[in-house]
Amino acid sequence: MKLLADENMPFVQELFGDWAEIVTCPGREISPEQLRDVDVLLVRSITRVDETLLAEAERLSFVGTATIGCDHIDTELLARRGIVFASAPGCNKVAVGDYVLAALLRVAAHKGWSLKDKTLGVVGVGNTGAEVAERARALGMTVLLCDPPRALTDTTEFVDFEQALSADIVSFHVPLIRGGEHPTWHLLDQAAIAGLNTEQVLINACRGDVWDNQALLARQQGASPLTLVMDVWEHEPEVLAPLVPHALLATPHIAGYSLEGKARGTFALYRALCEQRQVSIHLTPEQLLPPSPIGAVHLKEAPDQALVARLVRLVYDIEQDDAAFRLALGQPGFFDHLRKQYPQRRELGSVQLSGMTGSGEALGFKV
Ligand SMILES: NC(=O)C1=CN([C@@H]2O[C@H](COP(=O)(O)OP(=O)(O)OC[C@H]3O[C@@H](n4cnc5c(N)ncnc54)[C@H](O)[C@@H]3O)[C@@H](O)[C@H]2O)C=CC1
Ligand SMILES: O=C(O)C(=O)[C@H](O)COP(=O)(O)O
Repeated sequence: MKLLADENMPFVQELFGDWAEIVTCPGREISPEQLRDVDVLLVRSITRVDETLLAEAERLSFVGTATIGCDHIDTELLARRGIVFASAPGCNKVAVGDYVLAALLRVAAHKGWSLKDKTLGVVGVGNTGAEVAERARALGMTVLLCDPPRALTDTTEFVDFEQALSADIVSFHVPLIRGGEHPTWHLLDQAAIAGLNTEQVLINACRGDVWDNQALLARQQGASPLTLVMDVWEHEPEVLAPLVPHALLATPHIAGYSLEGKARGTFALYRALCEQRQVSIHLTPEQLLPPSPIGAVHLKEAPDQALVARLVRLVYDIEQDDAAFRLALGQPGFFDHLRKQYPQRRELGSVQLSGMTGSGEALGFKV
């Protein structure tokens, strides 16, 4: 069996090495010719799997993406051709929760805000949005949930998009959907942007195309700019460079880049392929991970917002990601380079906290 994987997918050798000939390749360079004799294709979000890529892939029987988002995959084509497809729902939701928590704390420090007096609108309340909502509640924030597709069948209390946009901070966690009843392409469009007031904060850790970046730039260049946290950008790996100085935090699509999240992503594909090939599973995602570099922390007092911020920074320093982004901006290939060279990042849950009452677990730590 020949397996072709994106070179940025960790643990492929450990999981598939015993039963496949493995070839790796940069995700943007996978070509139709390369797929001629490939049985299994494992990609990340940057490889568009469509009619053109699969034109010569006659042996292909399995395609997996080690990501939550699947907007880069023509799933109808795969179904038509009888190619088994697997993705990794929820694999890096905890990392996205860590990222947004770190961002909220940075925003609060910047604005001198006590987060417990603030509201957070969560747009898209699936795996990542729910994770973010839980962290925000643990900080004492009032959380408004917006998810029109879920609201159709679910008894949870939801608000509409307009109400979500009235929150002090609005965080977006929707899949990129271009048509249908609930499209998300440019969900934050010029009209929505115009309705916001200059005190408000927007966070995008889902897909760049969900925000109209040009309209946002126009707003930022005017008299009443917004506070922005941007992990994702329209037209990645290109970035609308003039927008970057207008963002409080700017990062290269790494919200989900914890080591644990990547391990779970590759493992989900391993599990799916094992099922397809009727091979038994002989590992767990945890067995792939090295020990946590921090281990344990004991608190002598109940943490206030400032102490929570210090604790989070100990494990994940979002400002380092932001600084690296600004330093590299404009260099050829900087976006992909930062992602390829991304330092090993562990989740807050890799740290055992003791002496902390109540909210430690909801913030993401192990207590
Ligand atoms: N920046 C990063 O590194 C990462 C980005 N992502 C992106 O985040 C997206 C969301 O991830 P999950 O929460 O795990 O997905 P999910 O599928 O668990 O949840 C998405 C939620 O959005 C809702 N939704 C759909 N259309 C909507 C609309 N028009 N308005 C409001 N809500 C709507 C759905 O009903 C669903 O509940 C992924 O599709 C992916 O594109 C995911 C992981 C990491
Ligand atoms: O899971 C998703 O969806 C994501 O956005 C990934 O975290 C992005 O990682 P890459 O697949 O682009 O490496």
